[in-house]
Amino acid sequence: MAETIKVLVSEEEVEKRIRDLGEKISKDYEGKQVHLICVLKGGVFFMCELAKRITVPVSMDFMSVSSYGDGTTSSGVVKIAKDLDESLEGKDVLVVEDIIDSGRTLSYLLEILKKRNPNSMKLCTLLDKPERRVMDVNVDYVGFNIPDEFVVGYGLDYAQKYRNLPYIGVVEGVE
Ligand SMILES: O=P(O)(O)OC[C@H]1O[C@H](OP(=O)(O)OP(=O)(O)O)[C@H](O)[C@@H]1O
Ligand code: HPA
Ligand SMILES: [Mg+2]
Repeated sequence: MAETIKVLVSEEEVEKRIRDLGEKISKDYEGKQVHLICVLKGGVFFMCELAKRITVPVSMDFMSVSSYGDGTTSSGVVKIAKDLDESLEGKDVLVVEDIIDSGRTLSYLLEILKKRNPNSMKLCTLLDKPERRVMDVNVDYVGFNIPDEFVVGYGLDYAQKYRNLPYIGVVEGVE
């Protein structure tokens, strides 16, 4: 069977939710500067859209970690391919992710980042699959809770494809 994509969250729904999250974050960080950390590659589309909806001063940095390779299950081994450029000392850090699935990537990453002495550190994810959690992760802002299905779009890939879809979809017809 050929791969097809079924829409799970439409472009309009994603955009509306990101606007609402941006509003909430702007209120919560009033009077502060928020330092957004994008977890590449998946987090990049969400972070750019979210940043546009935040009205307090924003700075950004990027980190690349990978645990999935080209498959649909986590290898369990998280690798840092690119570290942040700047120190986190004294900053109000908001880590931005596309999805929390097993929680392995984020629990590993948050442990490392906490040691760099930020003033505060919170986590924002576009998608959360709570049923799949293996490692506990405390999430502050969630776009959508989704069922246990492998999703693509808005930064999420299947074998590096479909990241550019402007909506969230489920891949059908894969082994
Ligand atoms: O909660 P987990 O089970 O750890 O899964 C979530 C992580 O897996 C995906 O990244 P991936 O490692 O595939 O790299 P990518 O962002 O470059 O696609 C996704 O973007 C999250 O970072
Ligand atoms: O459902 C998913 N889709 C794409 N990448 C992922 N990484 C963890 N879960 C997923
Ligand atoms: Mg990722």
